[in-house]
Amino acid sequence: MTSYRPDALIASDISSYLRQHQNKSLLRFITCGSVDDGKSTLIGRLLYDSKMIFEDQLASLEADSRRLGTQGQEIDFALLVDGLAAEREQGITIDVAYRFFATEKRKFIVADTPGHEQYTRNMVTGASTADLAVILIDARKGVLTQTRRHSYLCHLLGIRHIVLAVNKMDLIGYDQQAYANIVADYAAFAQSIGIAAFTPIPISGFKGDNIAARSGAMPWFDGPALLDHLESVEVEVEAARTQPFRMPVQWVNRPDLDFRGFAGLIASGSVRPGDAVRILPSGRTTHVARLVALGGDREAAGAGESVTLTLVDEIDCSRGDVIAAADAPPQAADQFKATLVWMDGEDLLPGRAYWLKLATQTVSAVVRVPEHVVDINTLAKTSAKTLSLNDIGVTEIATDRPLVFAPYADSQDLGGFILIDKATNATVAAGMLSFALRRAQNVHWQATEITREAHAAQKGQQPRLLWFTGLSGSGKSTIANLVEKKLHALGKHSFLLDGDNVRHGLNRDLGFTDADRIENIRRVGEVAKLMTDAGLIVLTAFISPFRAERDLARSMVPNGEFFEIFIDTPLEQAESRDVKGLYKKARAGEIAHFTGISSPYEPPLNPEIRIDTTRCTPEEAAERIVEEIMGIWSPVL
Ligand SMILES: Nc1ncnc2c1ncn2[C@@H]1O[C@H](COP(=O)(O)OS(=O)(=O)O)[C@@H](OP(=O)(O)O)[C@H]1O
Ligand SMILES: Nc1ncnc2c1ncn2[C@@H]1O[C@H](COP(=O)(O)OP(=O)(O)O)[C@@H](O)[C@H]1O
Repeated sequence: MTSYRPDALIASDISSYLRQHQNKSLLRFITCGSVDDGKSTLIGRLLYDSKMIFEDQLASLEADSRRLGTQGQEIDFALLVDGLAAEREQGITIDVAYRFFATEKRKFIVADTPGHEQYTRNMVTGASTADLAVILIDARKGVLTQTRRHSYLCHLLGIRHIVLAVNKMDLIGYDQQAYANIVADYAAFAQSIGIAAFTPIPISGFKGDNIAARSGAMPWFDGPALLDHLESVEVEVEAARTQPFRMPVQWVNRPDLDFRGFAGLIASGSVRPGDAVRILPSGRTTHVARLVALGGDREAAGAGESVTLTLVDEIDCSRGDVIAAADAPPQAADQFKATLVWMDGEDLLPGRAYWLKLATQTVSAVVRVPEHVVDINTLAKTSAKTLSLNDIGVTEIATDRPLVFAPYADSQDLGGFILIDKATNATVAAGMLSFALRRAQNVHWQATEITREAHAAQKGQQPRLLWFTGLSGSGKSTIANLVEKKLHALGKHSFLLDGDNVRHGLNRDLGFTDADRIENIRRVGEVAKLMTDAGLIVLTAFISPFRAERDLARSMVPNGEFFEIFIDTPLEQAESRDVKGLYKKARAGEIAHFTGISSPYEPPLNPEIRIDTTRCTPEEAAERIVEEIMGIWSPVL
């Protein structure tokens, strides 16, 4: 790097400075390594050498360095990066810190990610948007478990450019042989996990060797200095322009009746007015009419740019759809093989529905029991029933609607996704789609000639799903039975699903762990839905302790058909009834995961009907339910 002084140009000609700046390409990179490998020092050095530190920051850095005395009287560059007070106290970096700097050739955003084991999650966050990773190694220590773990994650997340920065060369006397040994060691490991190439550079972040310029201390090294490499490496956005055009639609811009524009960020390829495009998942084709960006109409735009397209034909296209090159469209599917990095303190619940966000699409998705979990220290695959914090697992995912996607290896934009807990809104996992399962494409909805309306009409009734929920012994079965008798007497066609006819048959394989209960209720929901399709009034009497699965069942039938009936009996009351003697056993520790005692019950927040069994008889409760679902209002019991 030459001695570039942005401040001089800013002072003399601000507009030409800004112009220059705007046309520069952007490289996003991350630094990873173990706790003391010198990441923060290296980033501080890069910022310092590129002169992007503001003077007041520099003054306080010098003062801090002297006060803390971490590096004698010299500037401690790590202090520039370790912004958080807690980090300074612990001497470790605990979250992802993003820094911006620029040289005359390029702009950079660097994510400094934590080194210790439990922070895989932060590292994944930093790595998911990076074009390049600088893997730091302490020359005195060589390739460590951490080095292997970070390299594996970087490769998994699709980072194509890896720099192996062998740091602290000054502390080993700039020893060429020691450096060569480390590079050879790393090369063997890199090959074993499929990293095709990497760029090794011997450096000293502290002394500045091979950072901004080639170091005189290592004349035997004939590669580039780190900054030269960062300035010249070709980034994915540039490469992405040569791929087929894809733009996930972020929103539909309709300021007046004459203009209907589809706005989004171009994920790959380029586009011009007149190009043939296909809208996915519908598959309809049309042509681009206009291309509008900040500043007016454009003749062309490419990957990384935000634009608004108008189409020649009035075609249905909304947020979440993808506009793609007509002759090379991406696929759409609803079942996938994927790799997940679990990032939440609560374990994965296989069978539970999570929100899955991919590009601008949000769908409901169910994750199956993982096929295996990868131990990233040994790369061994072990079997597992769930995923815990920082686990990396391979699993199948089913979505409730087709997703337009590309394998992550081909497109991070259309293959990378996150999972969100529907109740807490927390991001629980980051994932990468590998491929669509063939069976998703081969199973087609069979168009049935006798519709659900026809079934219901023949029975002369509206289908209903009466979903009873409550603790064991709350009175679900008793009341549901009475309701069904009354419906029968009224000439209605009904069916009662409860533990007796389901847990002994269809769900014989399930116990009472959270995962088993989720699967129990999911299956009951599916069966109940089919029965409502047949025109029946279906009653279900299961504890169904989790809101998420009750909501899932609700979402399976048309609006207005689902009645959540909360049999609200306090635990003390249910326990005192103890019809089957189960509470006594549970209290004695003879039954594990017993609802209300050692397993949670999440009461409904907004049930259609709430029955307080301490204030009415089963007969009265049943009477009220029948009146309410038949549309006759009666006073609250
Ligand atoms: N650990 C544990 N926890 C709760 N209940 C248990 C357990 N073990 C057996 N039982 C008996 O199983 C009945 C509950 O089954 P469900 O299918 O309704 O449960 S769930 O909805 O899957 O949670 C429940 O029946 P009800 O009393 O009719 O609710 C119990 O009799
Ligand atoms: N008001 C009431 N509503 C429902 N059940 C009641 C009521 N009062 C007493 N009970 C008794 O409580 C028990 C509830 O058992 P059950 O219906 O099997 O519950 P669940 O199906 O929820 O486990 C029955 O023995 C029933 O007679």
